[in-house]
Amino acid sequence: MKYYAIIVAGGSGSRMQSSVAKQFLLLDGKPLLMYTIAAFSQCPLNPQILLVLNIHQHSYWEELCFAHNFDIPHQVIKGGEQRFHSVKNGLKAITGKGIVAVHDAVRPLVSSELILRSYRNAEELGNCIPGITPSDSVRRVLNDGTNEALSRNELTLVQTPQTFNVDVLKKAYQVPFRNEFTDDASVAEYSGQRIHLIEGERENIKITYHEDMEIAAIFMKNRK
Ligand SMILES: Nc1ccn([C@@H]2O[C@H](COP(=O)(O)OP(=O)(O)OP(=O)(O)O)[C@@H](O)[C@H]2O)c(=O)n1
Ligand SMILES: C[C@](O)(CO)[C@H](O)COP(=O)(O)O
Repeated sequence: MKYYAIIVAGGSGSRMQSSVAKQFLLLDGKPLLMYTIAAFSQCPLNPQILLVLNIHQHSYWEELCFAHNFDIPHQVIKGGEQRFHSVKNGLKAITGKGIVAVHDAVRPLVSSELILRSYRNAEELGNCIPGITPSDSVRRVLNDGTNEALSRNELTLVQTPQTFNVDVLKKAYQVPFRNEFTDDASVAEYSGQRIHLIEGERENIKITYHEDMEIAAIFMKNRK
């Protein structure tokens, strides 16, 4: 079986509001994207790594790789307007059959254990996505301005890697973009796939706001 990892890093990080896109911010002196790629390269299934980057950042990434002696083999692919289009570009670069994990570049703390478990479960079930139960109470805000409690036991917070049979995900991504496509599972579900959940990891945070960098730095320090 052939394994692939599409690492999507084509975003601009508008919520972070930093001058450098968040995937390049330094964690313990190294761009956080390098930790993400390293996590996949440590997987014993030896996935082929496809990195999706905005075309205007390809040469900057080359410079970073040179400056940090980063030599993990990976193919760089042009990003798209939305995450959806970036994933689609990554999928286009895969010609063979196999299992593909799609992962946010900005989740650098993903463990190799979760990556391996994702590939194994997707191989058996056709797909799988990690989720964790919310620790806060949750409410739904309605259009009329009122709100109501939801049972958090019925909810899961979805992470990446989201892992699929290549052919199934390629077929799912043939539809035009819809706003509700916030991840790969929503695209696959729209095409009729039943999504399988696996246990995610509390440390597998998505770097979105500045304070997430501080949290990530603490987790990283604890791993040393
Ligand atoms: N056109 C896009 C948009 C997002 N992503 C990637 O998808 C992941 C999750 O997206 P998000 O956290 O929203 O990143 P940004 O779009 O960069 O951030 P923001 O929404 O705050 O602008 C990130 O690794 C991001 O680089 C991508 O590959 N292509
Ligand atoms: C894919 C994702 O990380 C799953 O939680 C999430 O949907 C990405 O959302 P974003 O708004 O693009 O950060």
